[in-house]
Amino acid sequence: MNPSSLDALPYIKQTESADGLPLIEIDHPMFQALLTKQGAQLLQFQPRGGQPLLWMSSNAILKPGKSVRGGIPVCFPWFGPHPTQPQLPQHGFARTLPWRLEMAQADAMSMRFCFMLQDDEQTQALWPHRFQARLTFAFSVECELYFEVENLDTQPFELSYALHSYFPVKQIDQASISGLDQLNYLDKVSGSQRKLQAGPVVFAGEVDRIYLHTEQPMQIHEQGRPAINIESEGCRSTIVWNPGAEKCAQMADMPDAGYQQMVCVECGNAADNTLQLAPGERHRARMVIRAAG
Ligand SMILES: O=P(O)(O)OC[C@H]1O[C@@H](O)[C@H](O)[C@@H](O)[C@@H]1O
Repeated sequence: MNPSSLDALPYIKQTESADGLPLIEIDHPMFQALLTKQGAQLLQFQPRGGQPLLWMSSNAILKPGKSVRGGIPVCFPWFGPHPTQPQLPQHGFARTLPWRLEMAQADAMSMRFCFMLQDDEQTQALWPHRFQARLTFAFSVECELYFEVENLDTQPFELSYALHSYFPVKQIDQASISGLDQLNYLDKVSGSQRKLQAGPVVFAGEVDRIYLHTEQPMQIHEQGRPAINIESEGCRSTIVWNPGAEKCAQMADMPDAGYQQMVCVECGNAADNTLQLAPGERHRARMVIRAAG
């Protein structure tokens, strides 16, 4: 797709952050959104007449080569620290590299954007595999993501990933997440101990967990009322993260009290759900975010 076709698309404005990150601002009759080709990252999404469905830090750094704190960064081709080489970047390289815009379409009800990342010398130096990854957004009053990875190599490879979505909450200690009851999780706050979830997930301090073998719908509740629905297919892990007061205060790209207004509920495949792709094999996943009620 050549850039002029993006120029011809209605509802969008191509801009740049003060630090030079290219941005796609979308103002559509059904929704408003902000995208960047870096990491194929959705930064903001708000259905027209509704509340924002994603959170972005007021201290986020919008600079080429830096990961942006908010929206939906894509952690790929590994989630968290690299399994054997801790010196490699946390959460892989996909979130800080520019993806190629392959397709953009608009009509009066919806818009679609497809971004592609393919191996090159830079990615092979970090991860010696040939691959193609695609992230397609379908926006209407809800936000739908399709993630696809194909092994273009002659050898199988392992990968883990997460669609690292940041959601807004009014007050974290009055928020909860349903849909994970009776599932096992790895508790990263206590040295990755394996635990069993009982009831909804609630927040009193730092929470950093990888829920395993998940695939059922989830809901973020605010003061007991449903606020945001999250559904996924093909994502067998759910990561729930809130840094809590102490860790948040150490993060340069989050205001000290920022942890009170956000929660990450990330759909992907990590830890026990790490994937193996044979040559020519494709993995496909889908995630949908919508306002509840
Ligand atoms: O600061 P980063 O690299 O964006 O990571 C943020 C958090 O991302 C979460 O997904 C991880 O489970 C946490 O351990 C991590 O701290």
